[in-house]
Amino acid sequence: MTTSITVKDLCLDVPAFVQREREQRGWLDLFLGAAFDPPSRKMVRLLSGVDFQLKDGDRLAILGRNGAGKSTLLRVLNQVYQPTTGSVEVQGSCQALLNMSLGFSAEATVRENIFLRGIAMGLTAGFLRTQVDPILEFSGLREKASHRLRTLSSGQKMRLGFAISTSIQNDIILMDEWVGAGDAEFMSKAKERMQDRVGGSKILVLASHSIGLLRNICNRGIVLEQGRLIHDGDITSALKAYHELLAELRARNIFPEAAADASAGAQIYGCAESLSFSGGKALLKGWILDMEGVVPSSVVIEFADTRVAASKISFHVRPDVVAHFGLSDVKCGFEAEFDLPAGRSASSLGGKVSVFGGKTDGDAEAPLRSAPGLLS
Ligand SMILES: Nc1ncnc2c1ncn2[C@@H]1O[C@H](COP(=O)(O)OP(=O)(O)OP(=O)(O)O)[C@@H](O)[C@H]1O
Repeated sequence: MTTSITVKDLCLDVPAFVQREREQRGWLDLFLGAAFDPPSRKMVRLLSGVDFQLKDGDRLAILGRNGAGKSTLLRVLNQVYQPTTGSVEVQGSCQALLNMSLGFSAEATVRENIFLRGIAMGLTAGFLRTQVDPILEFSGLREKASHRLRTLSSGQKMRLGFAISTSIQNDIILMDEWVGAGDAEFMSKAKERMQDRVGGSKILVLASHSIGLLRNICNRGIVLEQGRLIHDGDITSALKAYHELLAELRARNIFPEAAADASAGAQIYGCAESLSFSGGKALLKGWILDMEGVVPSSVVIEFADTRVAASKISFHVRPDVVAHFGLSDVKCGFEAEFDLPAGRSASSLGGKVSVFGGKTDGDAEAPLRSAPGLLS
């Protein structure tokens, strides 16, 4: 059977309840407002005229700034919302990794929740009986099998949700940000399983703000802006269209919301490509970018017990990186010089070396990838 997703002229309206703004001077105002001025209901359009088609082998990135409609589109693809007009046709088994705790009951036991969630995913009780042991094993919750879900920590619940959601291979995977859950040990297991599941799927739809991740995984991309599809093409052209949109918004002084709330390092990525030491200095070369295609200005090296910010840094154009991420000619390549602490040599600083980027030295917390063997 062929696997495909066909979205035709999709519009989605939902009811929104809006409370009139009133100045509240005291408890009486608050009471009267709540009693006699209920919120009014109006319809808002979340998606408008969205058209695209996916076939076997497509790995689609959904790009867009905060509130553009990415999660809403995923929910429509997952048939949580019915289109108001237009149509969505999904052929093939579909797994949505959108909400890890969907279908859980806090009062049921861990074992019972495997059945509840599994049934909500459309699996049969007979099949689920064969899955209980592997799920308990994978999530590391074997001793908790008869405990109520509400007694589990949030990390344990995430692990359980992840283990159930990824227990079977589906033709289509819908994902809102890359799924990973739990502590470092579980993360590495989770990463491996996600790679397996994505590799085994025929169609992947992934919404994320992580440009590096989308670039690595996806071969197609669409860009949403205010619920409209403004670009559909291969991943390079989609990243280019997205960066152009952000640049245009910046030029019009409309700052993408993501920039305002991004935690310092979360949206910065790059690579440390070469590191050398000479005469009390370290010289580091690489490239760095943030998700909006802007170049952050700070790079920091962390040795075993010492953090050193670059004392000198120069930027240049990197045609390879620019082409890879569909950017215009930004100067994202860097050469940075670091003064090692007085009396310390490279070998005395020793151990594991990490490189971080950020907008300032103080907030340089985003780990940069390192070329193989460079920083160990
Ligand atoms: N049930 C709803 N009722 C009213 N408005 C909604 C509803 N769900 C989403 N919205 C609005 O629709 C818009 C798109 O939301 P959505 O969650 O799809 O954005 P997004 O692109 O996934 O954003 P982010 O990158 O921040 O996750 C937002 O303005 C949001 O407030």
